[in-house]
Amino acid sequence: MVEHIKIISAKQVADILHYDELIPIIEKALADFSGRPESGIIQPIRTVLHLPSANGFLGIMPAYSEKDNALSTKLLTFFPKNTNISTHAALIVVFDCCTGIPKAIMDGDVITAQRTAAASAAATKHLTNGIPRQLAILGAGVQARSHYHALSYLYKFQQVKIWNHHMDKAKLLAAELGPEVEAVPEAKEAIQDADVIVTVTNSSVPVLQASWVKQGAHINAVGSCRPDWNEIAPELMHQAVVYVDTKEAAVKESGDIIKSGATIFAEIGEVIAGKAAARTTETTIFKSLGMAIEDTVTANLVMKKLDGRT
Ligand SMILES: NC(=O)C1=CN([C@@H]2O[C@H](COP(=O)(O)OP(=O)(O)OC[C@H]3O[C@@H](n4cnc5c(N)ncnc54)[C@H](O)[C@@H]3O)[C@@H](O)[C@H]2O)C=CC1
Ligand SMILES: O=C(O)C1=NCCCC1
Repeated sequence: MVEHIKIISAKQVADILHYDELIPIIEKALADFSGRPESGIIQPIRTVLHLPSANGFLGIMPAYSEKDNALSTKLLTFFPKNTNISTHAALIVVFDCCTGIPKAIMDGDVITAQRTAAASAAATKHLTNGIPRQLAILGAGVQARSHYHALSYLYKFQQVKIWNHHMDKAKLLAAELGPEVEAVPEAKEAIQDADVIVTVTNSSVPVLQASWVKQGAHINAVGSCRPDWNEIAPELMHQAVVYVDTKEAAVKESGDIIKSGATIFAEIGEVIAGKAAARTTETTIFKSLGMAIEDTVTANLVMKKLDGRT
């Protein structure tokens, strides 16, 4: 059986995935997820095996989409103490829906970077107030880069400010991105004029304070996917209207939700499907935890493109 499995590299995935196709696919997956079980999505909460020695985890993330005929699981590690190598690593195993036979083993790093940014882009599209001109990114790693590209695909930002706890990393990333991108030494300086804010750090304590945020700004809170870690000040979690990708996982995994005791207003998929209000004039937070169905539909797109089916 193993000799029939395709091995798909990070380069192959990166060559295939583009935000013009990915953002709509993720948008639809978010809506379908919130419309389950009728929509044909099956996705249990992921299994997370904590490794105290690494202060990290191994996650197992299966999902099925009946409409897409897509079945896969992602295996993901997070080792925050890694220094010159990536802190996250992922593989996706794709199965045949009819037989259960494995069809492919695919790099999951590129998919994790891009589908997470595509989910934030979809949330921003629905929750931002008017056309955003100023973007702030807290963090300068893999997700900072993918979020810049996904959001810049949707909007032409006049200014993008990046803050990182190690300024040299923020400077390097700013130099790699566009001329409108600047590294700033203080997080507050990045945030003050921002219409859209992205938090993508490995911090276990808040990096974003309520008093810095402009009324009506939209925040994509992407880090702190552990129950005892929070990246957003609890006061801000209470002041803003909070949207999540999955309510079920948010109350189990998100320190931003659990530690603040903030109320979840809706899933972003409910907004996309027109079943919940987009309260765009208020300050909004999209608390992203990442969902297996995002990986499954993205891996399915990669398979279809490699087979010449799209
Ligand atoms: N919601 C979702 O779907 C996903 C969430 N994530 C989360 O997003 C965050 C960023 O992920 P990546 O960019 O892949 O990680 P990365 O390791 O590439 O980048 C993390 C950034 O945080 C900074 N950082 C590390 N420790 C810090 C601290 N104590 N205080 C402030 N900044 C600190 C690093 O210098 C780096 O710029 C992580 O928390 C990760 O677990 C990642 C993938 C998917
Ligand atoms: O891939 C995902 O989903 C992740 N979620 C939480 C943090 C690590 C990656």
